[in-house]
Order: sequence, then structure tokens, then C-alpha cells
Amino acid sequence: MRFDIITIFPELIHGYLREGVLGRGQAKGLIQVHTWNPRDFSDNAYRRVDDRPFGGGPGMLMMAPPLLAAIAAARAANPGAPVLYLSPQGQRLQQSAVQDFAGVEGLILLAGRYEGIDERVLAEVDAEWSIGDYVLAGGELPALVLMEAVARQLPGLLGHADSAAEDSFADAGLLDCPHYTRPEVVGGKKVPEVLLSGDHARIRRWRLQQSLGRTAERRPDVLAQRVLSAQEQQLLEDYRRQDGE
Ligand SMILES: CN(C)c1cccc(CNc2ccc(C(N)=O)cn2)c1
Repeated sequence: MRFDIITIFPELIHGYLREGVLGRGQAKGLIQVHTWNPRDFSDNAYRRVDDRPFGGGPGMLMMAPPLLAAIAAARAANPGAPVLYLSPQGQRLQQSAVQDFAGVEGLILLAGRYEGIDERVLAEVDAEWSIGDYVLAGGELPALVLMEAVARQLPGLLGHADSAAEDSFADAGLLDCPHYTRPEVVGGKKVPEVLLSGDHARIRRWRLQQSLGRTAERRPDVLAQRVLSAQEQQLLEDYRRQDGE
């Protein structure tokens, strides 16, 4: 899968790509990442990419011509890839959209800076996405967040083959269950004995029950998105009864 990122800070992208799951994904050839710097497409001597907003107002905006030229270059290199603009005004990125993106050949991500971009660039944007209701100095972190969330879904990218498939959110939208590893006792607290039982059916049931219970407690809005089987309803009732004790 090929990602083309339009950014005036390409090093912010490449620096992050040197480590971790994205770095390994590139080394394995599972993903290709290219950056396009609007400064390289600026037609003035000072490689200017920003200017003051018409109508006044604080801060600067990214000018349309360098961005449109960078988008055109990215489209030529990544034909058919949708152009996604990361902005606080975008639709909220959820795991369901991440899974849809994992199925496409390529993505072009537009990372804005300053107070945003000239509105006329949006004629070349296919969709606007937000990673959350907060404002950052630039769209580079949101672009990296989207890229990493999508790359994790690609077969062969994660170490343990089933990791992404076992993602709690991948389990049809539940929060993750508690996890434990050695040592068996930490600060006087022991690992739940079920996890040491070797009874894999019981362990799977316990983990599902914990996910259901935690989702009900912390994110009832997420639980509401999910139809519970009879067994899951029973597990959740038992969880609540135990909590109630
Ligand atoms: C209106 N304005 C300030 C603005 C407009 C566009 C881009 C940017 C760059 N910053 C970003 C980008 C995305 C997100 C997100 N939540 O995904 C947060 N911040 C800022």
C-alpha cells in the first residue's frame, strides 16, 4: 500500500517512519511512503507557501497553488488514491473507517499547517477527516495516526499474525480486556487464576466477559453500537452481579 503525504515538514514524517511498526512495514515492502513538499512547487523565489487571509483575521493560511501542484504530483505517482485532508472540521476517524482504508491501494494525505488552507484546494480533496475534537499545530501527527492505524491492519505487518485480528476494536467494537504477564505477583497482586488455568475456552470466555463489562462501564455509547448474543448478555449480567457484590 502506498501513502503519499503532502507536508511542509517531510522530516516529521520520515523521522517517525524510521522506528516501529511503520518502519518495519516499509522495510518489508508492505507499505511505501512518499512525501511531497509544497515549497518545492512554489513559484516564487522565497518558496512561499503561506499568506495572510483575505478579509483579515489572525494567523496565516496555506496558499492554493503550491498545494494543488503537490496534489497533482502525488496523484500522478499514486493513481486512483483518494486525497484525504486532515483537519478539525473532518469526519471523526473510527476503527471502521480504518478497516475500510486498509482495503485500498493507496492514500494521499494532506497535512495542513497554520490556520488552515485556501478553501479552493478542497475542490481536489475527496474527504476531510479528523482524529479528534482538538486543534494541533499541523496535520502531520493526524496523518501519522491514520497511516499507522491503517498499516496495522495490513496482513503480515504485525509480528504476531493474529494481533490485528484480535484487536479489541476489531472484535466488533469492544474495549480491550485486562492483560497480565510475568512476574505472577506484583505489589502483592496476583494474576487472575483463570489465566493460569490452561483452559482456553474458559480464558476466552473470561476475556470476552471483561471486554463486555469494561465497555458497559466506560463506553456505553460503544456498547450500544453492538448487538449482544444471548451468551454475551449472560456474561455481562454475571459481570455486573460480581461487581455488585
Ligand atoms: C482550523 N485549523 C486550525 C486547522 C485547519 C486545518 C488543519 C489544521 C492543522 N491542525 C490540525 C489538523 C487536524 C486535526 C485533527 N483533529 O485531526 C487537528 N489539528 C488546523
